[in-house]
Amino acid sequence: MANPATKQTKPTKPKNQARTSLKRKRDDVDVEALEKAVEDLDPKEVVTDFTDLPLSGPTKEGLKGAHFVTLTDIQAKAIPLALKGADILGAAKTGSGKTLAFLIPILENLYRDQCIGRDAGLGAMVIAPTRELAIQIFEVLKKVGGKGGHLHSAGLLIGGKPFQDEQNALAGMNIVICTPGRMLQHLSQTSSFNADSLKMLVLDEADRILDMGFQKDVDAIIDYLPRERQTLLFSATQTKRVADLARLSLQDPEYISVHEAASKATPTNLQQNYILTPLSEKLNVLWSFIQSSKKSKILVFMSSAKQVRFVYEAFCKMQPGISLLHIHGRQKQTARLEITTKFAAAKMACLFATDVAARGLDFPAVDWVVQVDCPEDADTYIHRVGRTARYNREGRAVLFLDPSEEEGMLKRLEQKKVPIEAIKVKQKKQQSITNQLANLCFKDPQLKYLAQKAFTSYAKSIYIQKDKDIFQLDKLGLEEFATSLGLPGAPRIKFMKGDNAHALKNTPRQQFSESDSSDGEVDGGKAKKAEVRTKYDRMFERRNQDILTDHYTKLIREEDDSDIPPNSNTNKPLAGNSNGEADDAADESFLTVKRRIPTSADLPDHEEIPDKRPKKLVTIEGAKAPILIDSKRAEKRLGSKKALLKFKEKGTRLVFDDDGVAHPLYEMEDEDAFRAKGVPEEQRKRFIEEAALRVAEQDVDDKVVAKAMRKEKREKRKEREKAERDGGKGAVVVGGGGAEHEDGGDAFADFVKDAQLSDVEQEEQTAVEPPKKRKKKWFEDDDDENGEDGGRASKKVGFAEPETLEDLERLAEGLLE
Ligand SMILES: Nc1ncnc2c1ncn2[C@@H]1O[C@H](COP(=O)(O)OP(=O)(O)OP(=O)(O)O)[C@@H](O)[C@H]1O
Repeated sequence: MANPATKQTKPTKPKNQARTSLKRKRDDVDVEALEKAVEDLDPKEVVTDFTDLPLSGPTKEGLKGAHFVTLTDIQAKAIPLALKGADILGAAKTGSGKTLAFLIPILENLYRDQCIGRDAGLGAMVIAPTRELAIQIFEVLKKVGGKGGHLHSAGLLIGGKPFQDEQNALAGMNIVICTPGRMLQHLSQTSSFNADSLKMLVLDEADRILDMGFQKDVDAIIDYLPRERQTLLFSATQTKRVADLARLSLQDPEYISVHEAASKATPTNLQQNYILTPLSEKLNVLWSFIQSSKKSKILVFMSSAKQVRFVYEAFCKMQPGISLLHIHGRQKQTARLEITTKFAAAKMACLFATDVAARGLDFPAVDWVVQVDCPEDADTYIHRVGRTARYNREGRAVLFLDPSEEEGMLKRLEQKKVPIEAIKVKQKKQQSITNQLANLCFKDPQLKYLAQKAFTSYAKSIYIQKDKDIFQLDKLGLEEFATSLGLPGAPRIKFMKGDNAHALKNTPRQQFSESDSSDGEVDGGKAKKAEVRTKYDRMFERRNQDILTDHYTKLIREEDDSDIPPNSNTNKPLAGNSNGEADDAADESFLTVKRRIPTSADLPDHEEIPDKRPKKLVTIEGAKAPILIDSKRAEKRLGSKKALLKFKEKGTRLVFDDDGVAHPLYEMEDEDAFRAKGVPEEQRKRFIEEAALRVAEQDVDDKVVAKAMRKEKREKRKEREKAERDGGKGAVVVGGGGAEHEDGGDAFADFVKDAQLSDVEQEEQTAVEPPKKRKKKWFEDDDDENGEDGGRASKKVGFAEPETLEDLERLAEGLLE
């Protein structure tokens, strides 16, 4: 589908006034002739080609340009009646051309009425349940009507664009294609817009639009429309309920069901099978299927947006070798449009979708429709599989059924004339991805969070199903299902008690799915306000945590459709979005997660879990206090002496006297003995003098040693220099620019030699100047005749030789400290 964004609200205006009036004159003649031809038309007569119908020149041109030549069954039966102004209930299989069956009569009837231009007002309104379908219909209208040269102005009202832009363009529109919510919003808020002159109302996917989900919107829209009008209803699963027809004030509608007598309700070229697989095996089977169908175009249906998001994210990480896409009602409109356009153009791709893509969408050449989650009813099944095998093409559909769903679902399908056969997956093609998913969820808290959400939303979707012959929550292996999603356990779900929950329990899923977020524009604002955000939601929104990256924030927020216009004023019974996607608001109000499996992000807020591990106290010799042992590992640690040291107190150093008696390192002298030695002050002075003397004596010794070492070093150097001067074969001459090798030789050999010589030199160096001795250099340098240590002279600062008694005192105190 092409992107209509640029044109959606722009009425097609005649460019040249003169040309228009000339055309009008020509059309006047044409119109009269057409009126007569339509009057004479016998709807029972079989027409095969479009050229056989009394159609205007522009329509004929448009059909020719789009290469539509022969009519399909539904077109052959519905178009003549609709041209004559009859109300129609049209039912025909998916992909059988219902769109043209109502678009051609719209163009023709408005043409004959000359409903052209601003003054003519709104002539026809087409309501579709999803934005994507409305866009698609608009594209066909442009292809046939616009290219053919019709002058009606047409617009698309689906939301996702500024409300005011639409308001400005609305006044001049003759045909609108819309979703219910947005249309109601304009009818109630755009003063310049009214539908008083409406001649034709069309509901595509009529049963869907008339079901509980859209009930309030549609009833409110009908209140704005004139009772005198032509109404056309189309669907592959048409409603015949009297109540529905009465709501629309249909006058003796013609019921056209071209395939009613057919043995199948689904296209003849569609091969349908089901695979019996426990819920916990579904993802394995899906992965295996995708692996063996990489060269195909596959559409995969699941029950909720959260399922779609999880499977898409997880499978993307696992790189299946086919391009993956995903679509659901909580994405932004631009993203949805981009995805449908991409999938339509792709030859090989796999699109994970909710029922937002189940109805009406005409993706070319889809090879497979896979239903991972059982559809809510046989009608939904029919629409889902109808995305393949369209207009005489072939297609295949596979439904995954849990053993608990098999009997009930097969019964329902049989009642609706859907032929389906069981098949089994080849054992050798089966792959298990459970461990891989567990690994991914373990490493990636975001994915784990999505898995938890997928789990809860799936459980909820089953719980609220009306058809309990098919959907029985207690028969599903939920623990195993959680494991299959990569979760270490099933998140506990609390089903809320109370009136609301009771009411919801028996509510059909449509009720959740009604306010198409595509149309959610009407009530979306309210739904958003009412949305309860849990502490986990807030936690995941925090931006200052490493794991909660922008990617994740994008992931959870981009899904929310933010195209919600201000001043929404229509009530919706429950927050939700199109086609079976209960949204977060419904999620939170209906179900709460009692226990979430903690991720690393959960830890700060997580409740304290009572520690039930056995504990005992062990007393260790030398330890300050008994030690608590609360694990086997801790107990084992006690066997290691090294580990035990940390529990023990530090030992005390002792010194032994000549008699072998131990004393502490610093022992207080007996006071009497101390006093007997003399006055303390004198003792101190005496001690300092003695210490200074010891240091001075030691210093003299050190100087003698140092002098001898320097002498030795000098002599060695002289010897070496002499040897170098004498020269010898193989000796190395070290020059400023590098080594010159007299004997030649290769670089590696030279390197080895150099290294050897360096070693010798180093040895000499070490022998002459042992590092230990260097400390003593403080006092040697004065005698350093050759100034060899000149570079270190600065280090002497602050270490002057003691000359006075005070110097000695200071030095002694320093030593004593
Ligand atoms: N007369 C025709 N000749 C050739 N192709 C046609 C004709 N009418 C419709 N088609 C093609 O058939 C395909 C299905 O048409 P359409 O989408 O109108 O089916 P539908 O009955 O509305 O399906 P669904 O029930 O799924 O909405 C489209 O690709 C359309 O272009």
